[in-house]
Amino acid sequence: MNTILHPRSEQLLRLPGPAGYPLVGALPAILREGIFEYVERCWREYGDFFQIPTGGRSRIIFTAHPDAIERILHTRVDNYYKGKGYDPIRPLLGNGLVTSTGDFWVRQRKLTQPAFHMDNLRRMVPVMARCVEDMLGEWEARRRDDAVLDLHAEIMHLTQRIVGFTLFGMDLSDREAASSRAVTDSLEIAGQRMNRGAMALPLAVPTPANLRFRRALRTLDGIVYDIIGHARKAGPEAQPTLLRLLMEARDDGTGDGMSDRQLRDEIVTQYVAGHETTALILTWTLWFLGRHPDVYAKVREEVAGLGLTGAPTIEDLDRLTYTRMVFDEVMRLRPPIWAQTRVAREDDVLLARRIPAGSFIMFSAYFCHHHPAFWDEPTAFRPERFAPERVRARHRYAHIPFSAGPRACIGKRYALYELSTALALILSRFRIELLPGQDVGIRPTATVHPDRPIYARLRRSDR
Ligand code: HEM
Repeated sequence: MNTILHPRSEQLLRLPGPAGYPLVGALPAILREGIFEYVERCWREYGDFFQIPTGGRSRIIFTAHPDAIERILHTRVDNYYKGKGYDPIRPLLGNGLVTSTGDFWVRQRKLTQPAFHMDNLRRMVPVMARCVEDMLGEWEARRRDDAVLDLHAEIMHLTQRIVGFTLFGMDLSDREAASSRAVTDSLEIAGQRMNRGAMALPLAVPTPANLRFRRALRTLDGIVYDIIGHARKAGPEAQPTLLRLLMEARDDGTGDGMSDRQLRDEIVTQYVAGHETTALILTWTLWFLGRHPDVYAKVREEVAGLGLTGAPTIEDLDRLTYTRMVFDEVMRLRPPIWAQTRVAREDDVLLARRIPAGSFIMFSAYFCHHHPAFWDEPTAFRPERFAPERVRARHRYAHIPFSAGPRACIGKRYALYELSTALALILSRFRIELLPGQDVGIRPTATVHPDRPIYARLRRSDR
Protein backbone atom coordinates (compact mmCIF):
# COMPACT_ATOMS: atom_id res chain seq x y z
CA MET A 1 0.00 0.00 0.00
CA ASN A 2 1.26 3.45 -0.78
CA THR A 3 0.43 6.34 1.52
CA ILE A 4 1.05 9.67 -0.15
CA LEU A 5 3.50 11.69 1.90
CA HIS A 6 4.31 15.30 1.52
CA PRO A 7 8.11 15.75 1.29
CA ARG A 8 7.91 17.95 4.35
CA SER A 9 6.11 15.28 6.34
CA GLU A 10 6.63 15.59 10.07
CA GLN A 11 8.09 12.13 10.31
CA LEU A 12 10.88 12.99 7.91
CA LEU A 13 11.53 16.33 9.53
CA ARG A 14 12.02 14.55 12.81
CA LEU A 15 15.03 12.68 11.40
CA PRO A 16 18.08 13.86 13.31
CA GLY A 17 20.96 15.49 11.50
CA PRO A 18 23.24 18.50 11.32
CA ALA A 19 21.97 21.97 10.61
CA GLY A 20 22.89 23.70 7.37
CA TYR A 21 22.90 27.16 5.80
CA PRO A 22 19.73 28.35 4.04
CA LEU A 23 20.68 27.99 0.37
CA VAL A 24 23.61 25.62 0.44
CA GLY A 25 22.81 23.39 3.42
CA ALA A 26 25.82 21.45 4.60
CA LEU A 27 27.65 21.73 1.26
CA PRO A 28 30.35 24.13 2.53
CA ALA A 29 31.22 21.70 5.35
CA ILE A 30 31.11 18.73 2.97
CA LEU A 31 33.44 20.56 0.58
CA ARG A 32 35.79 21.46 3.37
CA GLU A 33 35.93 18.04 5.00
CA GLY A 34 35.08 15.65 2.14
CA ILE A 35 31.83 13.69 2.01
CA PHE A 36 33.27 10.58 3.66
CA GLU A 37 34.72 12.47 6.60
CA TYR A 38 31.57 14.55 6.98
CA VAL A 39 29.33 11.48 6.94
CA GLU A 40 31.61 9.72 9.42
CA ARG A 41 31.32 12.60 11.85
CA CYS A 42 27.52 12.70 11.54
CA TRP A 43 27.29 8.90 11.84
CA ARG A 44 29.16 9.03 15.14
CA GLU A 45 26.93 11.81 16.36
CA TYR A 46 23.49 10.84 15.02
CA GLY A 47 23.72 7.07 14.57
CA ASP A 48 21.98 4.83 12.05
CA PHE A 49 19.70 7.19 10.29
CA PHE A 50 20.03 10.92 9.75
CA GLN A 51 19.57 13.62 7.17
CA ILE A 52 22.06 16.06 5.73
CA PRO A 53 20.63 19.30 4.37
CA THR A 54 22.00 20.15 0.93
CA GLY A 55 20.25 23.43 0.23
CA GLY A 56 16.62 24.51 -0.03
CA ARG A 57 14.42 21.58 0.78
CA SER A 58 16.79 18.98 -0.58
CA ARG A 59 18.56 16.60 1.72
CA ILE A 60 20.54 13.39 1.73
CA ILE A 61 19.01 10.70 3.90
CA PHE A 62 21.84 8.54 5.18
CA THR A 63 21.71 5.06 6.63
CA ALA A 64 24.21 2.38 7.58
CA HIS A 65 21.76 -0.02 9.19
CA PRO A 66 21.47 -3.47 7.59
CA ASP A 67 17.65 -3.50 8.00
CA ALA A 68 17.34 -0.36 5.90
CA ILE A 69 19.90 -1.66 3.39
CA GLU A 70 17.99 -4.93 3.07
CA ARG A 71 14.81 -3.01 2.29
CA ILE A 72 16.54 -0.85 -0.33
CA LEU A 73 18.45 -3.63 -2.06
CA HIS A 74 16.06 -6.52 -1.64
CA THR A 75 12.60 -6.24 -0.04
CA ARG A 76 11.50 -3.12 -1.93
CA VAL A 77 14.21 -3.06 -4.56
CA ASP A 78 11.75 -1.91 -7.26
CA ASN A 79 11.13 1.24 -5.26
CA TYR A 80 14.73 2.43 -5.31
CA TYR A 81 16.49 3.41 -8.50
CA LYS A 82 19.91 4.77 -9.34
CA GLY A 83 19.31 8.47 -9.90
CA LYS A 84 21.31 11.69 -9.87
CA GLY A 85 23.84 10.30 -7.37
CA TYR A 86 25.43 8.52 -10.34
CA ASP A 87 25.66 11.67 -12.48
CA PRO A 88 29.26 12.53 -11.48
CA ILE A 89 30.44 9.16 -12.77
CA ARG A 90 28.37 9.22 -15.99
CA PRO A 91 30.89 11.21 -18.08
CA LEU A 92 33.30 8.33 -17.40
CA LEU A 93 31.05 5.27 -17.52
CA GLY A 94 28.39 6.58 -19.91
CA ASN A 95 25.32 4.35 -19.96
CA GLY A 96 27.14 1.12 -19.11
CA LEU A 97 26.08 -1.58 -16.69
CA VAL A 98 26.83 0.35 -13.48
CA THR A 99 24.93 3.48 -14.46
CA SER A 100 22.09 2.31 -16.74
CA THR A 101 18.61 1.70 -15.36
CA GLY A 102 15.23 0.18 -16.23
CA ASP A 103 14.58 -2.23 -19.11
CA PHE A 104 17.77 -1.18 -20.86
CA TRP A 105 19.84 -2.26 -17.83
CA VAL A 106 17.88 -5.57 -17.63
CA ARG A 107 18.76 -6.31 -21.25
CA GLN A 108 22.42 -5.38 -20.91
CA ARG A 109 22.80 -7.39 -17.69
CA LYS A 110 21.28 -10.44 -19.40
CA LEU A 111 23.65 -10.06 -22.33
CA THR A 112 26.69 -9.67 -20.09
CA GLN A 113 25.96 -12.38 -17.52
CA PRO A 114 27.18 -15.41 -19.56
CA ALA A 115 30.70 -13.97 -19.66
CA PHE A 116 30.89 -14.62 -15.90
CA HIS A 117 29.45 -18.16 -15.94
CA MET A 118 31.52 -20.93 -14.37
CA ASP A 119 32.68 -22.45 -17.66
CA ASN A 120 34.13 -19.09 -18.67
CA LEU A 121 35.69 -18.50 -15.24
CA ARG A 122 37.29 -21.93 -15.51
CA ARG A 123 38.94 -20.83 -18.75
CA MET A 124 40.01 -17.51 -17.25
CA VAL A 125 41.82 -18.79 -14.16
CA PRO A 126 44.89 -20.10 -16.06
CA VAL A 127 45.05 -16.78 -17.93
CA MET A 128 44.93 -14.92 -14.60
CA ALA A 129 47.67 -17.23 -13.30
CA ARG A 130 49.86 -16.51 -16.34
CA CYS A 131 49.57 -12.77 -15.71
CA VAL A 132 50.55 -13.27 -12.06
CA GLU A 133 53.51 -15.45 -13.07
CA ASP A 134 54.70 -12.73 -15.47
CA MET A 135 54.62 -10.23 -12.61
CA LEU A 136 56.43 -12.63 -10.28
CA GLY A 137 59.12 -13.14 -12.92
CA GLU A 138 59.74 -9.38 -12.87
CA TRP A 139 59.67 -9.38 -9.07
CA GLU A 140 62.35 -12.08 -8.96
CA ALA A 141 64.82 -9.75 -10.68
CA ARG A 142 63.91 -6.95 -8.30
CA ARG A 143 64.28 -9.22 -5.28
CA ARG A 144 67.85 -9.93 -6.27
CA ASP A 145 68.44 -6.18 -6.40
CA ASP A 146 66.81 -5.83 -2.98
CA ALA A 147 64.42 -3.32 -4.54
CA VAL A 148 61.50 -1.78 -2.72
CA LEU A 149 58.05 -2.24 -4.29
CA ASP A 150 55.17 0.22 -4.33
CA LEU A 151 52.58 -2.49 -3.72
CA HIS A 152 49.46 -0.80 -5.02
CA ALA A 153 51.15 0.37 -8.22
CA GLU A 154 52.37 -3.18 -8.91
CA ILE A 155 49.00 -4.71 -8.21
CA MET A 156 47.13 -2.16 -10.35
CA HIS A 157 49.31 -3.18 -13.29
CA LEU A 158 48.57 -6.81 -12.61
CA THR A 159 44.79 -6.45 -12.45
CA GLN A 160 44.73 -4.31 -15.58
CA ARG A 161 46.68 -6.93 -17.44
CA ILE A 162 44.28 -9.59 -16.20
CA VAL A 163 41.18 -7.65 -17.26
CA GLY A 164 42.77 -6.97 -20.65
CA PHE A 165 43.42 -10.64 -21.38
CA THR A 166 40.38 -12.24 -19.74
CA LEU A 167 37.62 -9.83 -20.75
CA PHE A 168 38.94 -8.29 -23.96
CA GLY A 169 41.43 -10.87 -25.24
CA MET A 170 44.11 -8.20 -25.47
CA ASP A 171 47.47 -7.34 -23.96
CA LEU A 172 47.14 -3.88 -22.46
CA SER A 173 50.63 -3.85 -20.91
CA ASP A 174 52.02 -1.05 -23.03
CA ARG A 175 49.14 1.22 -21.98
CA GLU A 176 49.23 0.41 -18.30
CA ALA A 177 50.91 3.54 -17.02
CA ALA A 178 48.71 5.94 -18.98
CA SER A 179 45.50 4.14 -18.23
CA SER A 180 46.33 3.69 -14.54
CA ARG A 181 46.73 7.41 -14.22
CA ALA A 182 43.58 8.06 -16.24
CA VAL A 183 41.49 5.71 -14.10
CA THR A 184 42.84 7.08 -10.82
CA ASP A 185 42.39 10.69 -11.97
CA SER A 186 38.91 10.21 -13.31
CA LEU A 187 37.67 8.36 -10.21
CA GLU A 188 39.24 10.90 -7.93
CA ILE A 189 37.70 13.83 -9.76
CA ALA A 190 34.33 12.04 -9.99
CA GLY A 191 34.63 11.68 -6.18
CA GLN A 192 35.29 15.41 -5.82
CA ARG A 193 32.30 16.16 -8.06
CA MET A 194 30.18 13.98 -5.80
CA ASN A 195 31.38 16.06 -2.81
CA ARG A 196 30.32 19.23 -4.54
CA GLY A 197 26.92 17.87 -5.53
CA ALA A 198 24.86 20.64 -7.13
CA MET A 199 27.80 23.02 -6.73
CA ALA A 200 30.04 21.09 -9.14
CA LEU A 201 30.86 23.22 -12.16
CA PRO A 202 29.88 21.74 -15.55
CA LEU A 203 32.68 19.75 -17.18
CA ALA A 204 32.83 22.29 -20.00
CA VAL A 205 34.22 24.91 -17.57
CA PRO A 206 38.02 24.67 -17.93
CA THR A 207 39.00 24.38 -14.26
CA PRO A 208 42.27 22.46 -13.67
CA ALA A 209 40.29 19.48 -12.32
CA ASN A 210 37.87 19.49 -15.27
CA LEU A 211 40.77 19.66 -17.71
CA ARG A 212 42.44 16.73 -15.96
CA PHE A 213 39.15 14.81 -16.05
CA ARG A 214 38.68 15.46 -19.76
CA ARG A 215 42.27 14.43 -20.46
CA ALA A 216 41.72 11.20 -18.53
CA LEU A 217 38.54 10.51 -20.52
CA ARG A 218 40.36 11.04 -23.81
CA THR A 219 43.06 8.59 -22.73
CA LEU A 220 40.54 5.96 -21.71
CA ASP A 221 38.46 6.46 -24.84
CA GLY A 222 41.59 6.00 -26.93
CA ILE A 223 42.34 2.71 -25.21
CA VAL A 224 38.78 1.45 -25.41
CA TYR A 225 38.22 2.28 -29.08
CA ASP A 226 41.53 0.53 -29.73
CA ILE A 227 40.26 -2.53 -27.91
CA ILE A 228 37.07 -2.51 -30.00
CA GLY A 229 39.01 -1.98 -33.25
CA HIS A 230 41.37 -4.81 -32.35
CA ALA A 231 38.46 -7.17 -31.67
CA ARG A 232 36.70 -6.26 -34.94
CA LYS A 233 39.90 -7.08 -36.85
CA ALA A 234 40.33 -10.38 -35.02
CA GLY A 235 36.98 -11.56 -36.43
CA PRO A 236 34.40 -13.93 -34.96
CA GLU A 237 36.71 -16.95 -34.68
CA ALA A 238 38.81 -15.20 -32.01
CA GLN A 239 38.70 -16.39 -28.40
CA PRO A 240 35.27 -15.97 -26.76
CA THR A 241 35.57 -13.03 -24.38
CA LEU A 242 33.15 -10.61 -22.77
CA LEU A 243 33.93 -8.20 -25.57
CA ARG A 244 33.05 -10.74 -28.30
CA LEU A 245 29.85 -11.58 -26.49
CA LEU A 246 28.84 -7.93 -26.41
CA MET A 247 29.87 -7.39 -30.03
CA GLU A 248 27.85 -10.34 -31.24
CA ALA A 249 24.76 -9.54 -29.14
CA ARG A 250 21.69 -8.72 -31.22
CA ASP A 251 18.49 -7.02 -30.16
CA ASP A 252 15.63 -9.56 -30.10
CA GLY A 253 13.25 -7.17 -31.86
CA THR A 254 15.35 -5.28 -34.40
CA GLY A 255 18.31 -7.62 -34.81
CA ASP A 256 20.63 -4.62 -34.39
CA GLY A 257 23.97 -4.91 -32.63
CA MET A 258 25.30 -2.46 -30.06
CA SER A 259 26.56 0.88 -31.31
CA ASP A 260 30.25 1.67 -30.87
CA ARG A 261 29.27 4.22 -28.24
CA GLN A 262 27.34 1.62 -26.22
CA LEU A 263 30.19 -0.87 -26.58
CA ARG A 264 32.55 1.86 -25.36
CA ASP A 265 30.38 2.47 -22.30
CA GLU A 266 30.19 -1.23 -21.42
CA ILE A 267 33.91 -1.77 -21.94
CA VAL A 268 34.97 1.28 -19.91
CA THR A 269 32.58 0.16 -17.18
CA GLN A 270 33.99 -3.36 -17.01
CA TYR A 271 37.52 -2.07 -17.32
CA VAL A 272 37.19 0.43 -14.47
CA ALA A 273 34.90 -1.69 -12.25
CA GLY A 274 36.95 -4.80 -12.93
CA HIS A 275 40.47 -3.83 -12.00
CA GLU A 276 40.62 -1.00 -9.48
CA THR A 277 38.38 -2.80 -6.98
CA THR A 278 40.33 -6.06 -7.04
CA ALA A 279 43.65 -4.19 -6.98
CA LEU A 280 42.59 -2.35 -3.85
CA ILE A 281 41.55 -5.55 -2.09
CA LEU A 282 44.74 -7.38 -3.00
CA THR A 283 46.85 -4.42 -1.87
CA TRP A 284 44.96 -4.12 1.42
CA THR A 285 45.21 -7.88 1.92
CA LEU A 286 49.00 -7.77 1.59
CA TRP A 287 49.01 -4.84 4.01
CA PHE A 288 46.93 -6.63 6.64
CA LEU A 289 48.89 -9.87 6.22
CA GLY A 290 52.11 -7.92 6.70
CA ARG A 291 50.71 -6.51 9.96
CA HIS A 292 49.30 -9.81 11.26
CA PRO A 293 51.94 -12.53 11.08
CA ASP A 294 49.61 -15.09 12.71
CA VAL A 295 47.03 -14.66 9.93
CA TYR A 296 49.80 -14.61 7.33
CA ALA A 297 51.10 -17.95 8.63
CA LYS A 298 47.66 -19.56 8.40
CA VAL A 299 47.07 -18.35 4.86
CA ARG A 300 50.55 -19.46 3.89
CA GLU A 301 49.90 -22.91 5.33
CA GLU A 302 46.59 -23.24 3.52
CA VAL A 303 48.20 -22.23 0.23
CA ALA A 304 51.12 -24.63 0.79
CA GLY A 305 48.53 -27.39 1.39
CA LEU A 306 47.45 -27.08 -2.26
CA GLY A 307 50.93 -28.22 -3.33
CA LEU A 308 50.72 -26.05 -6.44
CA THR A 309 53.17 -26.81 -9.21
CA GLY A 310 51.52 -24.56 -11.79
CA ALA A 311 48.32 -22.61 -12.19
CA PRO A 312 45.66 -23.44 -9.62
CA THR A 313 42.37 -24.92 -10.79
CA ILE A 314 38.97 -23.68 -9.69
CA GLU A 315 38.79 -26.72 -7.38
CA ASP A 316 42.12 -25.73 -5.76
CA LEU A 317 40.87 -22.20 -5.21
CA ASP A 318 37.62 -23.44 -3.69
CA ARG A 319 39.68 -25.20 -1.03
CA LEU A 320 41.18 -21.91 0.20
CA THR A 321 38.45 -21.42 2.80
CA TYR A 322 40.51 -19.55 5.41
CA THR A 323 41.96 -17.30 2.70
CA ARG A 324 38.40 -16.48 1.65
CA MET A 325 37.66 -15.46 5.26
CA VAL A 326 40.66 -13.16 5.12
CA PHE A 327 39.35 -11.52 1.93
CA ASP A 328 35.93 -11.13 3.55
CA GLU A 329 37.51 -9.39 6.53
CA VAL A 330 39.62 -7.14 4.31
CA MET A 331 36.51 -6.24 2.30
CA ARG A 332 34.67 -5.54 5.57
CA LEU A 333 37.32 -3.09 6.75
CA ARG A 334 38.12 -1.62 3.35
CA PRO A 335 35.11 -2.06 1.03
CA PRO A 336 36.31 -0.45 -2.21
CA ILE A 337 32.91 1.12 -2.83
CA TRP A 338 32.12 2.77 0.47
CA ALA A 339 28.65 4.11 -0.35
CA GLN A 340 25.89 3.89 -2.90
CA THR A 341 22.88 6.09 -3.51
CA ARG A 342 19.31 5.53 -4.62
CA VAL A 343 16.20 7.62 -5.15
CA ALA A 344 12.85 6.48 -3.73
CA ARG A 345 10.24 6.09 -6.48
CA GLU A 346 7.30 6.11 -4.05
CA ASP A 347 6.79 6.78 -0.38
CA ASP A 348 8.22 4.09 1.84
CA VAL A 349 9.12 3.32 5.42
CA LEU A 350 12.74 2.73 6.43
CA LEU A 351 13.60 1.86 10.04
CA ALA A 352 10.08 2.87 11.06
CA ARG A 353 10.51 6.34 9.50
CA ARG A 354 8.44 7.50 6.57
CA ILE A 355 10.43 8.35 3.47
CA PRO A 356 8.64 10.42 0.83
CA ALA A 357 8.82 9.69 -2.90
CA GLY A 358 11.80 11.41 -4.49
CA SER A 359 14.01 11.11 -1.39
CA PHE A 360 17.70 10.87 -2.11
CA ILE A 361 19.20 8.10 0.00
CA MET A 362 22.82 7.25 0.66
CA PHE A 363 23.69 3.92 2.27
CA SER A 364 27.16 2.89 3.19
CA ALA A 365 28.87 -0.47 3.18
CA TYR A 366 31.81 1.06 5.03
CA PHE A 367 29.81 2.28 8.02
CA CYS A 368 27.53 -0.75 8.00
CA HIS A 369 30.71 -2.88 8.18
CA HIS A 370 31.81 -0.87 11.22
CA HIS A 371 28.44 -0.96 12.98
CA PRO A 372 29.08 -1.81 16.64
CA ALA A 373 25.74 -3.62 16.98
CA PHE A 374 26.83 -6.15 14.36
CA TRP A 375 30.59 -6.32 14.81
CA ASP A 376 32.58 -6.64 18.06
CA GLU A 377 35.53 -4.30 18.09
CA PRO A 378 34.66 -3.20 14.57
CA THR A 379 38.08 -1.83 13.66
CA ALA A 380 40.01 -4.99 14.64
CA PHE A 381 41.23 -7.30 11.86
CA ARG A 382 39.81 -10.76 12.64
CA PRO A 383 39.12 -13.12 9.76
CA GLU A 384 37.55 -15.61 12.21
CA ARG A 385 34.44 -13.46 12.12
CA PHE A 386 33.74 -15.14 8.81
CA ALA A 387 33.70 -18.72 10.08
CA PRO A 388 30.54 -20.21 8.50
CA GLU A 389 28.61 -20.57 11.78
CA ARG A 390 29.29 -16.94 12.68
CA VAL A 391 28.23 -15.77 9.22
CA ARG A 392 24.97 -17.74 9.55
CA ALA A 393 24.25 -16.05 12.89
CA ARG A 394 24.75 -12.54 11.51
CA HIS A 395 22.39 -10.19 9.65
CA ARG A 396 22.69 -11.03 5.94
CA TYR A 397 23.04 -7.37 5.03
CA ALA A 398 25.72 -6.54 7.61
CA HIS A 399 28.44 -7.40 5.05
CA ILE A 400 27.81 -6.07 1.56
CA PRO A 401 31.13 -5.33 -0.18
CA PHE A 402 29.68 -6.52 -3.50
CA SER A 403 26.30 -4.90 -2.80
CA ALA A 404 23.31 -7.27 -3.01
CA GLY A 405 20.09 -7.92 -4.88
CA PRO A 406 19.66 -7.63 -8.65
CA ARG A 407 22.29 -4.86 -8.93
CA ALA A 408 24.93 -6.73 -7.00
CA CYS A 409 28.38 -6.92 -8.53
CA ILE A 410 28.37 -9.04 -11.68
CA GLY A 411 32.10 -9.72 -11.25
CA LYS A 412 31.99 -11.12 -7.70
CA ARG A 413 33.07 -14.68 -8.49
CA TYR A 414 35.57 -13.46 -11.07
CA ALA A 415 37.04 -11.14 -8.43
CA LEU A 416 37.28 -13.83 -5.78
CA TYR A 417 38.97 -16.29 -8.14
CA GLU A 418 41.34 -13.59 -9.30
CA LEU A 419 42.22 -12.58 -5.74
CA SER A 420 42.77 -16.19 -4.65
CA THR A 421 44.86 -17.03 -7.71
CA ALA A 422 47.05 -13.99 -7.23
CA LEU A 423 47.52 -14.38 -3.49
CA ALA A 424 48.20 -18.13 -3.71
CA LEU A 425 50.89 -17.65 -6.37
CA ILE A 426 52.47 -14.63 -4.69
CA LEU A 427 52.74 -16.34 -1.31
CA SER A 428 54.07 -19.53 -2.89
CA ARG A 429 57.02 -17.60 -4.26
CA PHE A 430 57.63 -14.62 -1.96
CA ARG A 431 57.38 -13.33 1.53
CA ILE A 432 56.37 -9.71 1.43
CA GLU A 433 57.91 -7.59 4.15
CA LEU A 434 56.34 -4.20 4.71
CA LEU A 435 58.93 -1.51 5.29
CA PRO A 436 58.83 -0.62 8.98
CA GLY A 437 57.27 2.55 10.32
CA GLN A 438 54.53 2.90 7.71
CA ASP A 439 51.30 4.24 9.09
CA VAL A 440 48.81 3.81 6.28
CA GLY A 441 45.31 5.21 6.59
CA ILE A 442 42.50 5.49 4.08
CA ARG A 443 41.83 8.06 1.40
CA PRO A 444 38.24 7.63 0.31
CA THR A 445 37.42 9.07 -3.13
CA ALA A 446 34.88 7.17 -5.22
CA THR A 447 36.79 4.13 -3.87
CA VAL A 448 38.72 3.53 -0.64
CA HIS A 449 42.46 3.95 -1.27
CA PRO A 450 45.52 3.77 0.93
CA ASP A 451 46.39 7.36 1.81
CA ARG A 452 50.01 6.87 0.77
CA PRO A 453 52.04 4.32 -1.16
CA ILE A 454 52.65 1.05 0.71
CA TYR A 455 56.28 -0.01 0.37
CA ALA A 456 57.48 -3.57 0.74
CA ARG A 457 60.59 -5.71 0.22
CA LEU A 458 60.52 -9.13 -1.30
CA ARG A 459 62.04 -12.18 0.33
CA ARG A 460 62.05 -15.70 -0.98
CA SER A 461 59.17 -17.65 0.47
CA ASP A 462 60.31 -19.95 3.31
CA ARG A 463 58.74 -23.02 1.77
C1 HEM B 1 36.77 -7.01 -4.88
C2 HEM B 1 36.30 -6.66 -6.04
C3 HEM B 1 34.98 -5.98 -6.29
C4 HEM B 1 34.14 -5.34 -5.44
C5 HEM B 1 34.30 -5.14 -3.94
C6 HEM B 1 33.02 -4.88 -6.22
C7 HEM B 1 31.93 -4.18 -5.70
C8 HEM B 1 30.84 -3.79 -6.44
C9 HEM B 1 29.72 -3.05 -5.91
C10 HEM B 1 29.55 -2.57 -4.47
C11 HEM B 1 28.85 -2.85 -6.93
C12 HEM B 1 27.54 -2.06 -6.89
C13 HEM B 1 27.87 -0.65 -7.31
C14 HEM B 1 26.68 0.23 -7.47
O1 HEM B 1 25.61 -0.24 -7.82
O2 HEM B 1 26.84 1.45 -7.30
C15 HEM B 1 29.42 -3.46 -8.11
C16 HEM B 1 28.81 -3.46 -9.34
C17 HEM B 1 29.44 -3.90 -10.48
N1 HEM B 1 30.66 -4.52 -10.57
FE1 HEM B 1 31.88 -4.97 -9.03
N2 HEM B 1 33.21 -5.23 -7.52
C18 HEM B 1 34.39 -5.92 -7.60
C19 HEM B 1 34.94 -6.48 -8.74
C20 HEM B 1 34.38 -6.43 -9.99
C21 HEM B 1 34.93 -7.06 -11.15
C22 HEM B 1 36.19 -7.91 -11.17
C23 HEM B 1 34.12 -6.74 -12.20
C24 HEM B 1 34.22 -7.12 -13.66
C25 HEM B 1 35.13 -7.89 -14.16
C26 HEM B 1 33.04 -5.91 -11.68
C27 HEM B 1 32.03 -5.37 -12.43
C28 HEM B 1 30.92 -4.75 -11.89
C29 HEM B 1 29.80 -4.26 -12.70
C30 HEM B 1 29.71 -4.29 -14.21
C31 HEM B 1 28.86 -3.75 -11.80
C32 HEM B 1 27.49 -3.18 -12.13
C33 HEM B 1 26.47 -4.31 -12.04
C34 HEM B 1 25.04 -3.89 -12.32
O3 HEM B 1 24.60 -2.84 -11.84
O4 HEM B 1 24.38 -4.67 -13.00
N3 HEM B 1 33.24 -5.75 -10.33
N4 HEM B 1 30.64 -4.02 -7.79
